[in-house]
Amino acid sequence: MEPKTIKRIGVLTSGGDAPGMNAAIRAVVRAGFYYNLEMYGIYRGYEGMIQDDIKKLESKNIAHVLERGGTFLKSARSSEFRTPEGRKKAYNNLVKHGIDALVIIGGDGSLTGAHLFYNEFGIPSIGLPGTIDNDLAGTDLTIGFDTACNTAIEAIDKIRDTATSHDRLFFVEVMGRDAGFIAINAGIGSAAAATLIPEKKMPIERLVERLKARTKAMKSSNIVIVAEGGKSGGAVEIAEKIKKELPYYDIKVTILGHLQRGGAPSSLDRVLASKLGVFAVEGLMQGKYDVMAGIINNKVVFTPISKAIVGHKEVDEDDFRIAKILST
Ligand SMILES: Nc1ncnc2c1ncn2[C@@H]1O[C@H](COP(=O)(O)OP(=O)(O)O)[C@@H](O)[C@H]1O
Ligand SMILES: O=P(O)(O)OC[C@H]1O[C@](O)(COP(=O)(O)O)[C@@H](O)[C@@H]1O
Ligand SMILES: [Mg+2]
Repeated sequence: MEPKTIKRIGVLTSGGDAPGMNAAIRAVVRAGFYYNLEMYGIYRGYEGMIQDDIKKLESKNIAHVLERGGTFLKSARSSEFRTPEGRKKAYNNLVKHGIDALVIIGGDGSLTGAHLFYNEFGIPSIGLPGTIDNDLAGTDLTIGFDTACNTAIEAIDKIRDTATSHDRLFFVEVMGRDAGFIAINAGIGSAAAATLIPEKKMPIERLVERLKARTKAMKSSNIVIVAEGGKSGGAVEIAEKIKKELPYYDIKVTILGHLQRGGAPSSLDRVLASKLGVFAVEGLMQGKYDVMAGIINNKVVFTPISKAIVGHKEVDEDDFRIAKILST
């Protein structure tokens, strides 16, 4: 597409926050300043766009944010943005501030909204994958996924200590409403006895067999990772079923929950967010619209948003197989 002249870029974070979002905002704003653009922060995602929570950003706004978790622009889930009236209000506010391009940092939902908004109003926009879930196509990794996995693994290591001391069976629930990426990584990275993910149903009988085999093999601790919303149920539900089948086990459940969304971003997330932020601004200047900047084989690539959000990104079959081999 023939590039439009861009003077003012608005940047926002939307959906579930993710460690590294601040690093991404900072890179977008720094790159904007480098190219002599004016930069605007749209607070609270699409909700702030609708409610005109929009402010000009200065260099001082992005000082010392790279290393901080969360998002200083704040994030939100906006039901009003799902309506044509809500999106029109949002567009009018952008016009009011003279914002002529957008960088949207968020997950599959946020990018779905971005795609719709671009098609309705044609405002040049680029998406960045910001979600701990890693459930976007067009990128090997999303911003925040690596930190969330590190947090989960660190927590599971601690659970392992006490599980071993008491010969207990733990069910640890990790995040990922519809995506098992954190679960499978945490399972491999923490030597789990089994990993249950939303994408694949593991019959309870198979889990029972696995645990019995491990008892025979005199394993000193057993940790089963369960992705929230998994097909076989959450950690509490599975633990109850297993208790009936294997009453001799001393069973405990830990739900890691939102702690997986916080904390300082890992080096990988900082670098990923920084690279993608710069490419987003350069992409807009080159006329790359309605695309998502992602990383594939360590190179930044632009993928049409329609392709990045389409269908369901599958957990790698090899990862699933590896988790299974290493847990027997
Ligand atoms: N189909 C859609 N149409 C318009 N806006 C959408 C759509 N899906 C999501 N959004 C917007 O994106 C926001 C964030 O989406 P959500 O799925 O909650 O998080 P994430 O972007 O992290 O996946 C929603 O609250 C809504 O404002
Ligand atoms: O913040 P909430 O509303 O509790 O949502 C929890 C969900 O958000 C996530 O942490 C991140 O998902 P999104 O990035 O798609 O928002 C999921 O792993 C989890 O299922
Ligand atoms: Mg999502």
